[in-house]
Amino acid sequence: MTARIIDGKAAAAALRADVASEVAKFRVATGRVPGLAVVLVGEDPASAVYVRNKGKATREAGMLSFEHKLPAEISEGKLVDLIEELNTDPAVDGILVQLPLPGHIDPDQVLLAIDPDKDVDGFHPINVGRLATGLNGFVPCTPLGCLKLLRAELGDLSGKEAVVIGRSNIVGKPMAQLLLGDSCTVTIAHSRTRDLPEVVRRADIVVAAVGRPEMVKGDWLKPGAAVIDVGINRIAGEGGNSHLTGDVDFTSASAVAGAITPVPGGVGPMTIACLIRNTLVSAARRDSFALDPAL
Ligand SMILES: NC(=O)C1=CN([C@@H]2O[C@H](COP(=O)(O)OP(=O)(O)OC[C@H]3O[C@@H](n4cnc5c(N)ncnc54)[C@H](OP(=O)(O)O)[C@@H]3O)[C@@H](O)[C@H]2O)C=CC1
Ligand SMILES: Nc1nc(=O)c2c([nH]1)NC[C@@H]1CN(c3ccc(C(=O)N[C@@H](CCC(=O)O)C(=O)O)cc3)C=[N+]21
Repeated sequence: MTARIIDGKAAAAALRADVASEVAKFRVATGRVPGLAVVLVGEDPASAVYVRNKGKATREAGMLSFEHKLPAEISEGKLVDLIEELNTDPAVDGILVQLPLPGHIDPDQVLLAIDPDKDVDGFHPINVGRLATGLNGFVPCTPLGCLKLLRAELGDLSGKEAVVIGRSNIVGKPMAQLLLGDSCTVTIAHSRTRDLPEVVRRADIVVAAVGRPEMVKGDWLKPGAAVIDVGINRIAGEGGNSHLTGDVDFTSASAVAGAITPVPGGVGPMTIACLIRNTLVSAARRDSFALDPAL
C-alpha cells in the first residue's frame, strides 16, 4: 500500500481563506478589525521565524498583528505587566506568548496572567479545564489542526482506536482530549510506555508528538492507519545546511499507512491557520458576532 499524503499546506490555505472571508464580514458588521498580539522574548532564531509567519498570516486574513519583541533579560514581572496591558487593550482579541521562554521566567505564571478569553493558544488552565469538561473555550492550535486534518481525511472518528505518542500540555494531552471528544478510544503513550511498537500497532489513528526524529517506523503501524506527524526536528546537514524531519520515518511509514502527513507541509501550516481562526473566534465572541459554525 502507498499512503495518501495529507496536504496540510492546502488545508491550511483553505482554512485561512475561510477565516479571511469571515473577517471581512466581521469588519462590516462591527466596524472593527480583529487583532492578535504576539509576544516574543529573546532571540531564538526558530521562534523569530514562527512569529514572523504568524504576523504575516494574521495580516493576510485582514486582521491586525501587534508584535512585541522583548529582550531575553526581561523580568517575569515586566512580562506580566505587558500581558496585563494587552488584557485590557480593546484592540487585542488574542494574546500569544511564544514558547519556550528563557529559563529565569516561569511559563506557568506567564500563562496564568493571560485573560482566558483572549488565550488563543488555549494554554491557560481555565481553557484546559473547559476542554476537559466539554465547555466552549480555546483549543490549542496544533492539536486542533490535527483534528481538522483527521476529520477531513476520515470523516466520523467515532469508535476508532487512537494512539497519541507524547503527553505534553501543548500537544499530546489536548490532542487526546479532542480525540476522546470525537468518541475515539484513546491511548496516550510516553517515554515510560512499555513496548511502544505493539501499542501503536492497534491504532487506526496515530499522532506522533515526541520530538525524536523518525522514531515511528512503518512496521509499527497497522496497515491502513492514518498517521499525523507533529514532530518538527531540524537536522543539521553538511556545509551549514539543515532540513526538517518529523517524528515518523516517512519512507517506511508511507508504505504501510493509509494516509500520512508530511513534514514540512503537514501539521505546521495548520497550526498557524488555527491560530488566526481562534483569533477570529475570540473577536466574534467579544462582539457577539455569529460566525460560520463550520470554521
Ligand atoms: N507542528 C507544530 O505546529 C508543532 C510541532 N511541535 C513538535 O512536536 C514535537 C513534540 O512537541 P512537545 O509536545 O512540545 O514536546 P515535549 O518534549 O514537551 O514532549 C514530548 C513527549 O514525548 C514523549 N517521549 C519522549 N521520548 C519518547 C520515547 N522514546 N518514546 C515515547 N515517548 C517519548 C515524552 O514523554 P515523557 O512525558 O515521559 O517525558 C513527552 O511526553 C516536537 O518535535 C515539537 O517540535 C510542537 C508544537 C507545535
Ligand atoms: N505559544 C506558542 N504557541 C505555539 O503554537 C508554538 C509555540 N509557542 N512555540 C513553538 C511551537 C512550534 N510551532 C510551529 C508553528 C508552525 C510551524 C510551521 O509552519 N512549520 C512549517 C515549516 C516551517 C519551517 O520551514 O521552519 C511546516 O511544517 O511545513 C511549525 C511549528 C508553534 N509553536
